[in-house]
Amino acid sequence: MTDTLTIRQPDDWHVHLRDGEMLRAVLPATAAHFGRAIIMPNLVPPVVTTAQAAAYRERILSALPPGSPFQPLMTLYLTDDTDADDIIAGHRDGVVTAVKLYPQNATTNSHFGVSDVARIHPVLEKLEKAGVPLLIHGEVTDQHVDIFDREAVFLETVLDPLVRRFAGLRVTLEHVTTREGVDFVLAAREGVGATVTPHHLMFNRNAIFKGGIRPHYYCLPIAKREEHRLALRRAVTSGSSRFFLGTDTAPHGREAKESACGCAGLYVAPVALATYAQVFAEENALDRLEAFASLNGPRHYGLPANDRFVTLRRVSRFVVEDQPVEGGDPVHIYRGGENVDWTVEPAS
Ligand SMILES: NC(=O)N[C@@H](CC(=O)O)C(=O)O
Ligand SMILES: [Zn+2]
Ligand SMILES: [Zn+2]
Repeated sequence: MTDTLTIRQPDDWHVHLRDGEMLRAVLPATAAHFGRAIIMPNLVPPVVTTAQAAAYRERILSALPPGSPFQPLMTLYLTDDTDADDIIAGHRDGVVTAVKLYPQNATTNSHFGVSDVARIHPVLEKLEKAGVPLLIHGEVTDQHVDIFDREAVFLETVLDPLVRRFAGLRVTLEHVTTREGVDFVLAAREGVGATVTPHHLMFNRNAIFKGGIRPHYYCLPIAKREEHRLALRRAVTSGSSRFFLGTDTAPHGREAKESACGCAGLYVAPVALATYAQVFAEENALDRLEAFASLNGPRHYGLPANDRFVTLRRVSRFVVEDQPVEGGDPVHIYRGGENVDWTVEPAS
């Protein structure tokens, strides 16, 4: 059994860092493990212009632990009124890495999202020409569609026509959760990839209801049946370069989660790499972890892999507790109170 593994430093291609005190509380966990991260723009109000992305980037950089080489890669939130020229200028100037499509009301802080993808066709055409990647929360928002089917229906009704219509657009299906999503990505044209979270590899929908309602297992897209979790495990360990690491770490204070209408999102950053390592070890595929965590993402985005390395080490016991937030409610960390059996160390 392998007990240590040194790999090129991973990046996290899907992160919510929030702002203010929450940003200061959660950023160190991401910066400790990852070289770069794609920063989601669903702040309140959302990050919709290049100027806002530049200002948010500065707030992130100033909240970093001194000397940290972590690089935030910024995204803009698409709305019905998005100005494509501003995005393209921001991308050209290196401020904006990608844009994010939230179908309106699909998830946390998405009420300014796009009401109908047809409305942004002219914008997507320009992004395609300018080589700006499109990142997608892939769920339909029609309340008549069962919550467990919203990803699969999105693939058929929105994503498939979109990737065909804009055949040169680089597209990431974020946090894929279904067998249909995996099959879609594997069969899609060049330039279509997907992120997979640690938690969707770990539990199925039963976890949300085990002995009572468990808000710390509630995120969107919601966890699906076991067959889907197994399909995700096969996808990430298959050797396909289409799948890459994106934790979807999405912190909310305990009170906001443990509520009559609890927020969607899990704070996974402190245990993300440990959890991926556990999954790959369980699948006897540790030799494929580096490609998933550190090589496939940069390749999808046309960036070099990181120069530094990290070492993952199997330990007998590592328990995480809540993350305090200055002046605010603490954040429950995914797997808090459980034994976690991998740690991450910087390597030379
Ligand atoms: N994943 C989640 O359940 N929540 C995310 C939003 C998102 O990524 O959909 C959040 O911002 O809290
Ligand atoms: Zn999402
Ligand atoms: Zn997210």
